[in-house]
Amino acid sequence: MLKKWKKRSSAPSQSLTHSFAFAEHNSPLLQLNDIAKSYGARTVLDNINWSVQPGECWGIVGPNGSGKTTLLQLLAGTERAERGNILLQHRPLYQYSRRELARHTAVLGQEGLAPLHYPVKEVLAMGRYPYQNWLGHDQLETSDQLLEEIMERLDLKQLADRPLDQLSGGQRQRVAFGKVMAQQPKLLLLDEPTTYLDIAYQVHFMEWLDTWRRETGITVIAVLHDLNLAARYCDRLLALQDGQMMMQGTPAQLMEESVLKQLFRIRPAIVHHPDIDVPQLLLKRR
Ligand SMILES: Nc1ncnc2c1ncn2[C@@H]1O[C@H](COP(=O)(O)OP(=O)(O)OP(=O)(O)O)[C@@H](O)[C@H]1O
Repeated sequence: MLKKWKKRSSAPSQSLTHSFAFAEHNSPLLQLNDIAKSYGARTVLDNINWSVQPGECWGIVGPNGSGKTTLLQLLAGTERAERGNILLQHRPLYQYSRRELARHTAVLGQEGLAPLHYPVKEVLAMGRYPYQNWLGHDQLETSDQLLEEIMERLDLKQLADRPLDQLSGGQRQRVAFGKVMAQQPKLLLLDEPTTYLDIAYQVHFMEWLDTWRRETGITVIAVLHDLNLAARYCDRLLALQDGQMMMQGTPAQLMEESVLKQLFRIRPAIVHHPDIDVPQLLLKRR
């Protein structure tokens, strides 16, 4: 059985809280101007104008096929827009080298890592590649300590020597998260990261992410199908519909019956979370 991720109350260590990200306030980390993207004759994103401030946590929501993953791929630099520009810290994204981008942006998808025959600790160490020179020397002298702390935090110590192909999907996702932490990015892009996690792990994952985000000031953009998780953990939501921005705003602004009816063609009941000041959605029968 998977061991639960512990939420630690003690003060975070210095290695984990690399505090690069407290960039100038009101200076966007990301700026998208009039972005359009097509596959063949099909336009899948159009007229995207969006800016993300350092330290924000954004959820991208919308129906299947609305362009959420494509938008993340543009932000990750793995796909290119035909029109418009994306500025990452005021510099066109396409001017960054792959190595520079790897130091800046980490991506975690829903499947985490493929079940390869690599031990967990080696996979975590791969997160340090962008910081190593050609001799394999890490520019961070305390990188071993960083990896130890990540394993400790994510309860991976007992799995350190186990190969990925002997782990469950949920355990592999935890390793993938650890690798992303080792990468010490400024921007984390998540594509439905909780899809294959059971309900308890979904919460553990989001709590963990939330803690790390608050400690480091990292900026997070997550495609999330679960609107309740999105409302609970994101500061702001961007709703896409047919490749266009339908709305951006706080969870309270988006979790409105009229908005959800237009976006997903559902009529949910919106209730208040009993513990925190966020709306939650209950599905009703049609
Ligand atoms: N490589 C590709 N080649 C051609 N069409 C693509 C490609 N990738 C995505 N599309 C199309 O672009 C549109 C948007 O896809 P995308 O995966 O971005 O949507 P999504 O909102 O992430 O969907 P889902 O919620 O189902 O994951 C879809 O119509 C999809 O078929």
